[in-house]
Amino acid sequence: MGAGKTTIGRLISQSMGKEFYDLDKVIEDNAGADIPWIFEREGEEGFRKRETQALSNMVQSDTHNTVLATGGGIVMRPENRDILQQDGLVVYLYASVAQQLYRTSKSSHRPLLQTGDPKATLKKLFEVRDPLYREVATLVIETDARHPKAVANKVLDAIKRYLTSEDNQS
Ligand SMILES: Nc1ncnc2c1ncn2[C@@H]1O[C@H](COP(=O)(O)OP(=O)(O)O)[C@@H](O)[C@H]1O
Ligand SMILES: O=C(O)C1=C[C@@H](OP(=O)(O)O)[C@@H](O)[C@H](O)C1
Ligand SMILES: [Mg+2]
Repeated sequence: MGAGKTTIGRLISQSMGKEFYDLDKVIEDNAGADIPWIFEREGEEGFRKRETQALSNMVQSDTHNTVLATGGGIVMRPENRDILQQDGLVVYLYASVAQQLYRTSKSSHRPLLQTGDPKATLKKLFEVRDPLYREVATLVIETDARHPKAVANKVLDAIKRYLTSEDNQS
């Protein structure tokens, strides 16, 4: 949370001329309710079910021309990790816990950070999730101390380099 998935995803989709989807927004549109409401009524488990459903629906269609920003918890379910690895070029936007805390501190739409100690929560989630992000990622991009546009350019360059090296190998 706060790594910049929604922000950078939108920027790179514009540069690549691809369609942009944010999975959280897709989940909200499908539910006709926002994420805090879903967590309140259905708990995290209800949200995760909707998230997996939305992700599998998304990859049924042609994803070649799509940039998808997921929510940070997408890697928690093994079936989601399988889908991401099979169907996408996955970019892990790395942000330190300090940056995540700073970037999420101005908004209140992330239910997991609305109770207790957000710093401790982010730290705990990072410990569990960082290895899972690395397991599914094709590319890992560091985002600390970089403006969103600079991060987007770094992602675009890394994708180009990756695709060129793939071409050279085949
Ligand atoms: N590289 C960055 N540097 C500074 N602020 C950023 C950066 N990336 C995102 N932000 C800001 O951090 C906040 C959270 O970004 P967001 O894209 O919603 O993250 P995510 O979708 O990963 O939770 C937004 O206010 C956004 O403008
Ligand atoms: O990390 C998580 O478990 C979550 C991250 C959120 O998305 P962002 O990572 O875009 O904030 C959103 O899916 C939900 O609040 C749960
Ligand atoms: Mg987001």
